[in-house]
Amino acid sequence: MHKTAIALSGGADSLMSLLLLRETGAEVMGVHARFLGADDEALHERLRGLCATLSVPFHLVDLRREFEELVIAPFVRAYQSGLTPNPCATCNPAIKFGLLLDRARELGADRLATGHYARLLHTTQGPALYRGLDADKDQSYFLSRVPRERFAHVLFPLSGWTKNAVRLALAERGMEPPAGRESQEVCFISADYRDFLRERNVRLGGPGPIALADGTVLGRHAGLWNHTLGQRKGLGIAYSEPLYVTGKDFARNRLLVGPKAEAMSSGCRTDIPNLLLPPELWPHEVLVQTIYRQRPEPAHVTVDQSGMTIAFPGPRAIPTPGQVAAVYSPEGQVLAGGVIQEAIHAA
Ligand SMILES: Nc1ncnc2c1ncn2[C@@H]1O[C@H](COP(=O)(O)OP(=O)(O)OP(=O)(O)O)[C@@H](O)[C@H]1O
Repeated sequence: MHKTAIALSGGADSLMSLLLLRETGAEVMGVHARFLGADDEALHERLRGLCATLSVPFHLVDLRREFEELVIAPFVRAYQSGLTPNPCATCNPAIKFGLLLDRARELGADRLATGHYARLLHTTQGPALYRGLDADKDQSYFLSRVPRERFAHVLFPLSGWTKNAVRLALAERGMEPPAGRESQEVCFISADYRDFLRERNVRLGGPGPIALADGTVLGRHAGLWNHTLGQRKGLGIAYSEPLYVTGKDFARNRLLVGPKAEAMSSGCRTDIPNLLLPPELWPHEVLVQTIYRQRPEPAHVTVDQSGMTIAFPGPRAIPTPGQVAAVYSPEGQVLAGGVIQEAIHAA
């Protein structure tokens, strides 16, 4: 029989996953990873108590050093080099389905379950990752960088659930999440990434000019890292038409802005993608999503030795370097995930 470790965050989704696994009679153990420096003894005690009540063994796994090294440090470095990073897409391959899965296996489990909203099919050709049933909560985008072979040891008990159904099912069982609150968008950022960077005294570029493509200076920015390609709000400039961030000129510390037509892109280039299905097996038509909570759109994707080239059939809002480009089949299967290196401006 399988021995399943359930990754418990303290939130509702992993709690529900634990209950579902218990209800199927599976042999289960709870694992909670410490990611952050700040100790949360009270949460650990609540998780321990919850597992004891359910007669499930509980293990606390200390991954603070690794999380700092593999998630937080690259996140900070990415901002320093002008990218807008996606830490969850880094954490999933390196930590949750990397080191945490390894630790769970060392503790005797043969697979790791998490409360992610995504679906895994175990086919004769290996595991296939699909979008979760709840379109609003689907987290497959963040999982697109996890190496395919890792999914052979993974289970998503909530694959057929909606968030609402989870809330109702927990209420019916009289259960409250041990952490007592909904989890934050990025677990180590309580409010704004800018505050996080400031609190850590990260050295970032200082103020500089905001300019149009022809060099006309329209105002000042407070540091290029505060801005994202394609951004419209928060520029603080009055102009005859809405202005968008069209580029960052690092050599001159200039934020380049322009009208909407200049903020359109015909595609992007990524780093070497994580392939969840070999490209020769991809369907003819694929869809690409370049940021979380975006409707994926058809695109032409080619994979070569150094990355993916994604060509949109028509101009689209500029993709953000540092974010993930996830390639999907029309049926919602995740085919690949690459980190966007540069946007290709529409001609
Ligand atoms: N500190 C942690 N230790 C162990 N597993 C974790 C931890 N944080 C998150 N996870 C796992 O990753 C899953 C997805 O985490 P995410 O932070 O995206 O929160 P979520 O989707 O709101 O889930 P939850 O409601 O369980 O917190 C969780 O359901 C849980 O299985």
